[in-house]
Amino acid sequence: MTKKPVVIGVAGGTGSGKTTVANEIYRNFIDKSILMIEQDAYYKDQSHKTMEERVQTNYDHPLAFDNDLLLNHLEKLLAYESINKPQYDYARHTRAEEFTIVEPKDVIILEGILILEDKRLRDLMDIKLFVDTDADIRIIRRLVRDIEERGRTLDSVITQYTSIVRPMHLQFIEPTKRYADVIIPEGGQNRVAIDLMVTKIRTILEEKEIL
Ligand SMILES: Nc1ncnc2c1ncn2[C@@H]1O[C@H](COP(=O)(O)OP(=O)(O)O)[C@@H](O)[C@H]1O
Ligand SMILES: O=c1ccn([C@@H]2O[C@H](COP(=O)(O)O)[C@@H](O)[C@H]2O)c(=O)[nH]1
Repeated sequence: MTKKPVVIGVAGGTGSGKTTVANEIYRNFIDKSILMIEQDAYYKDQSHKTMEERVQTNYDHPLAFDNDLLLNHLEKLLAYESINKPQYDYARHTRAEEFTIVEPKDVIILEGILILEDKRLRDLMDIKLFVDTDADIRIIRRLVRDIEERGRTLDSVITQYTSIVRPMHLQFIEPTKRYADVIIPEGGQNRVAIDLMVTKIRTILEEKEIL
């Protein structure tokens, strides 16, 4: 059997706990070969746009992402080739000049709001997870995070959430739950779900004769 990495997709709405879940899974494999790819790193480059234009962008629509590049990078990693992963700057709403060199590993965690929306990405995943957290909790988490870490003001978070994030979530993100193999309530605090996932990933690695 040809050796091929295991791909775990972690989807869910903004603030649902995707990153926390992905980090928890990652932590359990730190001794093994594992890497993380954030779909956010593949937001389209907007360096040619003014700041005013960038602020108007709908970042919660499938077309905001360069999924062609993401797909190309995943295919390289699946062939055990390294990639130059883009870096995204949330405060400037565009790609940074620098790239991160990512070496191939046996387990790939792909995390992002719309990773289950694109069939080409879904078809590469061995396990598809959807982190399901109530909208009121998600907006509270996002408010705190975007102000502390992503350079936004209270006003801009509220305006963006009500005019774009919420409607896009209902139109594009929530419906992708149907593609998930497992729905994880409450994200990273859900120890049972994390342990089950880690066990399942180990089983797949054994089946693929990677472990
Ligand atoms: N179960 C939890 N309880 C409390 N805070 C949490 C929990 N899960 C995540 N957070 C916090 O909420 C914020 C968003 O979580 P994160 O995992 O980044 O979500 P996502 O990647 O889905 O946007 C972070 O600041 C994180 O520390
Ligand atoms: O320039 C940007 C790019 C993205 N966003 C918002 O980020 C979230 C996705 O990140 P999570 O970590 O899953 O919350 C998405 O809802 C975008 O609205 C942004 O505000 N600015």
